[in-house]
Amino acid sequence: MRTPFRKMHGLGNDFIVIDARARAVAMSNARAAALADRRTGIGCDQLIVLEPSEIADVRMRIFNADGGEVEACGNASRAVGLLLGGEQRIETLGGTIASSTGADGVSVDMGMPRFDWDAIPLAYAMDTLTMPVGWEDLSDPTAVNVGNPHVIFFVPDCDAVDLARLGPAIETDPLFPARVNVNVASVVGSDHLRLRVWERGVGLTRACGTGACATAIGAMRRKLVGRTTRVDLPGGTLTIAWREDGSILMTGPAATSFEGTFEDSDFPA
Ligand SMILES: N[C@@H](CCC[C@H](N)C(=O)O)C(=O)O
Repeated sequence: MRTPFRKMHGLGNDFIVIDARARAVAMSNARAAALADRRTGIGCDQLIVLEPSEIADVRMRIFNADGGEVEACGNASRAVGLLLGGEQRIETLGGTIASSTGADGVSVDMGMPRFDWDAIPLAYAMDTLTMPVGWEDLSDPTAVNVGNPHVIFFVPDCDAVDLARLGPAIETDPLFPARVNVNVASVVGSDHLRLRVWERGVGLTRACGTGACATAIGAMRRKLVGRTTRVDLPGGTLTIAWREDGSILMTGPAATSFEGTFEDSDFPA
């Protein structure tokens, strides 16, 4: 048997999307990693499986390229919003979020950010607004959970940071028992940030939607920017607003690259 998939992306952060709402598709961590492998599989940053939901319009399962199943993916949320159209409530491990398509692309209500040390999670109690920790020149980060865990370093020039070397060390530091997504950001103006992300379970990506949300919220908590900001990533720009009700609204593009099928026996479940 062959399984249909769609290759999609949000600002170059790319996904294999499998629609398993009508026909169940078994997905193990090993199968996800094999499909995500860019040398021997189809290749992607995240593999997305859409399933029926009992509490929302659709259930979105998210697997990183290393095969690990995770709680949230901002760019894939917009891609799924585009795929399904209109207004959608999307169940994820990190909570139920809401997408709507419009003239500006796809907007997603990503829910409420969390700041408690054990909600990030961190291994022990500390202030998450300005954490008294550092790795070489990266120090005093802030941490935000937007469904998934993020640590954010504000630096004069995020392009000058050797994130390919420091990212994996910070991602796997025992301070972060669930590992962590590592963000380095620079303030351009009161409504403008630049951002690069080392993603947990993937590495450097062209863009990270939850990274943009977490970084914007961290910058807003530190009063570095106002309640709405643009966030420029290597793959393009997102707009992030922290709304009066406390929820995060992310707006930006998503697109389909191509559709295809894979032979099930090539990727055993
Ligand atoms: N690319 C995503 C984030 C995917 C999950 C992340 N790597 C994690 O492990 O939490 C995004 O656009 O948010």
